[in-house]
Amino acid sequence: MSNQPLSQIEPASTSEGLHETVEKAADTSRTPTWKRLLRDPQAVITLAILLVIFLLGVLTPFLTQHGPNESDLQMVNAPVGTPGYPLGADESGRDIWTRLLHSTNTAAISALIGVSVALAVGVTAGLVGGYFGARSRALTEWTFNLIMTFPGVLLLIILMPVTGGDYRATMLIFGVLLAPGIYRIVRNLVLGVKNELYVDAARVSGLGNLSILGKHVLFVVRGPIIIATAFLAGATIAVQSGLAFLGVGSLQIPSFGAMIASGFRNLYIAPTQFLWPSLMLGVITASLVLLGNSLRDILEGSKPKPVKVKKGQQVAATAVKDPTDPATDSLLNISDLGIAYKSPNGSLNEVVKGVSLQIRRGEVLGLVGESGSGKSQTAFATLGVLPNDAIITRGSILFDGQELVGLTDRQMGALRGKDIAYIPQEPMSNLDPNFRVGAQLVEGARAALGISKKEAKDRILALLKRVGIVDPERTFNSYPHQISGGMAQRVLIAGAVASRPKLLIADEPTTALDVTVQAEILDLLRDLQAELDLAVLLVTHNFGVVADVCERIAVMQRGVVVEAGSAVEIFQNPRHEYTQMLLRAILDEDKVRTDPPVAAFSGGMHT
Ligand SMILES: Nc1ncnc2c1ncn2[C@@H]1O[C@H](COP(=O)(O)OP(=O)(O)OP(=O)(O)O)[C@@H](O)[C@H]1O
Repeated sequence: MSNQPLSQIEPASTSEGLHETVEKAADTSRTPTWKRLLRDPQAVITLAILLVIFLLGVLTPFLTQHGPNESDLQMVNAPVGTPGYPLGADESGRDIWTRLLHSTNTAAISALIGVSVALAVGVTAGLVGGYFGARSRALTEWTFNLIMTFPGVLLLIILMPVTGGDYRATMLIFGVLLAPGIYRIVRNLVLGVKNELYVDAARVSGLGNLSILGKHVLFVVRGPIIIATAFLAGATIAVQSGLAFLGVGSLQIPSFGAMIASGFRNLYIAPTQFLWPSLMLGVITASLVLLGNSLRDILEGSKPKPVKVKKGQQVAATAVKDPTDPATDSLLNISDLGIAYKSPNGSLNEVVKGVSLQIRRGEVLGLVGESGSGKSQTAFATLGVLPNDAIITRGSILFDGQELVGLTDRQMGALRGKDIAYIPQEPMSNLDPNFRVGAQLVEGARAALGISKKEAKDRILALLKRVGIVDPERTFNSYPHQISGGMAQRVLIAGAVASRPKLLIADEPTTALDVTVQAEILDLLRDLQAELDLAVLLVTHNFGVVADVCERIAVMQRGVVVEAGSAVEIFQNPRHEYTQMLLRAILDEDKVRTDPPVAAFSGGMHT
């Protein structure tokens, strides 16, 4: 095979298309929050539910003919549908529909007071504690630690004589008790942002502390605050209802808690009395929590969202249909992949710029390049584990005929660990120190293959033996700290191949190991690859490792594949000056080590 001509592998970074696509992606990420909120079905549904419920509360005077505490003894426990009592009446003959609407207002006022106080106290203290010096931080820290030592609900009960049973005063105190949570969120975010260059620039440009806090810093913390607001509102309503359920506070105030308590007493006589307030409370709190989750996805980003690409850029879709295209029999076909991150000024910074790679079944591709060239990002995109703030700006990742870009986490989870396996750089940090090695592998094998515990254990023991562990039973029963780094990598390799994957992604699998173990692990990988006919994407910055195991090589520099081709040709006739420079570096190293470089790679290579 000849080296792919540079014209083909050079990404479209210079073409007009990329520029437009990135601009388009930037536009998407700059879409106003409310517009993104309206595009999220979960957010729209929960918002609509909350709006309808609280609107009913506001319209109470027009929707009921009774007062919340107006009782008619002839109507005690009246059933649902009684004229003038659509949901029936309670044990005191009060209209349940009227009390339900008034309880909605009580819940709304509780949430409003509790959340406002928590935000006012927590955000102010968080900004002060995070932005100003160590002394103000120590003071706020001490105060909030003190607040956190109070037993929340118990304190609210103890303070009843002070609040006089008024739920509004109780919620005000509860707001203060909630403030430490907000304080910590804001303080941590401010600590992270206050040393950013743009904050320094604002300071240098003469802006005062208050302006910087109001403009730059508050902007960064607004997302987490909005998210926390939804959860805090749910918590406040739940606590107010809980207190009312216990009979704490004025009995004159209609509340879900008081209604549930009354319904509970009549559970066997009139079960629906219990049902209505429980249902309403459940719907309100669940909607607030789900809304909070949607807000988190919208404001903090969830899965990387692919940005629609132009028709002409859908290279992969047309390429795989073309029977004359060499990519046709590829197991993995990455085409024109772009990955970007948003910079603080809102623009997109592409770290992978139109990468195209193909790996055939049973083939080993080495992805080489300097640190930061985008190797891991390309591998992570294939595994579907890019960070939440990553944006796939363009391109396609076809695995075994299936498009991976745009798959949900769940859909990706069905492939990961089964058809696509992964070996990490740091084996130790990928094993949980609290569980025995065997238990972790069995869990993974069962999840991937759906087999019994016994079958999984037998399979893992056999694999541990296969990967060269002398006493598999002993390793199986060991905790991670009881085995060496090399052994841990063998264990993870055994775990990775347990599901007979089609593709193995190995990200710098030997970097963290010492030199002699490195060679053994590479031998093992090479043997297993041949035995299982595995396709392997081997990410490394080390040409020596590539020489040892890879059939084909792609060289990356600054987010771009600068050269790709067969290992023999790239080693014998590197075309790109960056590849030549990398090769010169290992040849120089080999001079020092005195082992012949060409023998090292030509002897070990699979062809
Ligand atoms: N969460 C992130 N936010 C912003 N930029 C990121 C993020 N993660 C990675 N990057 C950037 O993406 C670029 C490519 O990173 P990547 O980890 O793919 O490099 P690499 O070639 O694998 O290097 P290494 O061998 O050091 O891991 C780097 O410039 C890095 O700073």
